[in-house]
This record gives sequence, C-alpha cells and structure tokens, in this order.
Amino acid sequence: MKLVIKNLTKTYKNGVKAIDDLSIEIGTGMFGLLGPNGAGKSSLMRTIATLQSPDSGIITFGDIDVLEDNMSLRKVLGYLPQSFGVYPKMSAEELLDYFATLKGISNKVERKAIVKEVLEITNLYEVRHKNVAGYSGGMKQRFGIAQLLLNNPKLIIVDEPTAGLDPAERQRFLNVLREVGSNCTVIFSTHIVEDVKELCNEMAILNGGKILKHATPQQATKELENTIWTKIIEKDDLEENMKLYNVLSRNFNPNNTLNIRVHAVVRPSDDFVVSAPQLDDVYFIALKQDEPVLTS
Ligand SMILES: Nc1ncnc2c1ncn2[C@@H]1O[C@H](COP(=O)(O)OP(=O)(O)OP(=O)(O)O)[C@@H](O)[C@H]1O
Repeated sequence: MKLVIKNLTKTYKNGVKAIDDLSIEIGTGMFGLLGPNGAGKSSLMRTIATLQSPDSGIITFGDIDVLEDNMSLRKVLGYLPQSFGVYPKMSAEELLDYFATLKGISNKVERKAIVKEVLEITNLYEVRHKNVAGYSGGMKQRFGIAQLLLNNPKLIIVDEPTAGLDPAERQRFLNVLREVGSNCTVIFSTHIVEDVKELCNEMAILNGGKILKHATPQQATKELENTIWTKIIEKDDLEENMKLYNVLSRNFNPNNTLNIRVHAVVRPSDDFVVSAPQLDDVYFIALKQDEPVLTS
C-alpha cells in the first residue's frame, strides 16, 4: 500500500517550522529517511503515526485518510518511538502477552502463538524469560519491533532505532528489520548514512522540514559518477582547499595528512583522482545545496 503525503506543514508554538510544505509518496519496502539532528524526522513520523496534528496537508495510506480517520490507521500501524520509556520488571514473554491482550487478541492459544512468532522473528526466543528491563540496548530495540509486530502491521515506522547501538547489535537489528520489511511499508529514520545503504531500497534526505532528495540509493550514487574527486593534502592546507573547492568530506590519515573528497563536474586540478561516488557524498551534497547562499 502506498503512503501519500501532500503539502504537510507544522510550526510549533515556539515558531520552529519542523515540517515545511512537504510532499512525498512512499511505496512498499524499506524507506530510509535520512537527516541531521533537528531535520524534522521525528515530527514527520509522529504526524504519520497520528500522535500529533499538522497545521495543514493531507496524508493517505491506501484508502485510509490518516488525518481524518486516526483509528483506521492505528489498526494497521506499528510504531517504534525514539525512546520507549521505562520497562516494567516483566519477562519479554509476559510483557508481549500483556500487549497482545491490550491489542485485542483475547484468545489465549492465539496469543501464545503470535508471541512465540514475534519472539522468533526478533531473535529473542532464547531470552524470552528474562526481564526486558535488564535487556541490552539492542535487545530492547528488537523487543520494540516484537511488540509492534503483534497486530501484523502494514505500515511500520521506526524512529532512529540504531542510535547508540554497538556495531554487532546494530547489525542484528538491521537483519531483523530487513526480514520484517519484505512485505510491508517500513519507514526508518536515521542520521547514519550506512544504515540506509545497507537496508533501504528507497530514501529521502530531509532537512529544515523539507525533502532535499528522493531517490533509490543506487540512482543517487550513480548520478554522481565522474564528479567526485579525491586528493591527499597536508593538514595545514585544509583551509586553502576549502576556499578553492567544494569539499564534501575529509578523513585524517595516521600520518597526519588528510584525504579530501570534492564535488566538481570537471577535474578541479591535475592532482585530483576521480573516485567512485558513495552515499555519503549524496548526503553531503544535498545538505550543502540547502545551505543559505551568503552574498557580500
Ligand atoms: N514539541 C516541540 N516543540 C517545539 N519545537 C519542537 C518540538 N519538537 C521538535 N521541535 C523542534 O523542531 C525541529 C525538528 O525536530 P525533530 O525532533 O522533528 O527533528 P529530528 O530530525 O527528529 O531530530 P532528532 O534526530 O534530533 O530527533 C527541531 O528544531 C526541534 O527543536
């Protein structure tokens, strides 16, 4: 089912315009919403999840008018907020059984079956008797996915789920999400470019409440072929190079030199080498193009 957002706008009482006349269509599959802190990702996701109202705009999911009919959307929605709050001292199995009751699954046998299924999908079956409060960060995030799967959602929204996870936990989490996302619409927000690269078949870059780029990660990187150049420079020459070229990113080498990546349609000078474009380049270019132009 397709999620369609048209001309969505939200200004908070303090005057911050968190969503700025945003329009986008999102189909089935893993959709990555990439943007820096404060870009408006959580505001957009909370609005789609019907937890806050926009000032104006339209959201539909299939034939559900999301803003007019919150209840119909909530029946098909699985939402994992940025922080889930405090967990009670209950085992994962007990807690999921409790959530399943709240979600209206009154038949005990049916409940047991679905709880077992979601524990298995999220690789938590072995630790089902442990208290969720004592789980590691990654296990808690996977538990978050387990709870949202209980009502077999068609639209899944997960808000920055990999923030703070160690590399192994992050990988486990992404694997779970990959499996879950194969037959529904998953919107996944992150400020980590690598998450989108590994997981998403489609992505948007968001900043200032606006969509700066909407493409597949492959398309977006392909578009930049033959426009990304690298050069090794001395640390002290960085400032000069920043003035001369459109420097997207820089990495320190152990010997105190720097690798700079530059965006330019033609080779900026003879000492630059062409480089295969990466998704990071796409991200930095989108954000740079969004910067206000200073005129003197
Ligand atoms: N309830 C609120 N009241 C006032 N301003 C808010 C509120 N929630 C968010 N904002 C502001 O709106 C802007 C967008 O915030 P939002 O949380 O949606 O961004 P985000 O991309 O999710 O960032 P983060 O990764 O930091 O959560 C920010 O400037 C933020 O300070």
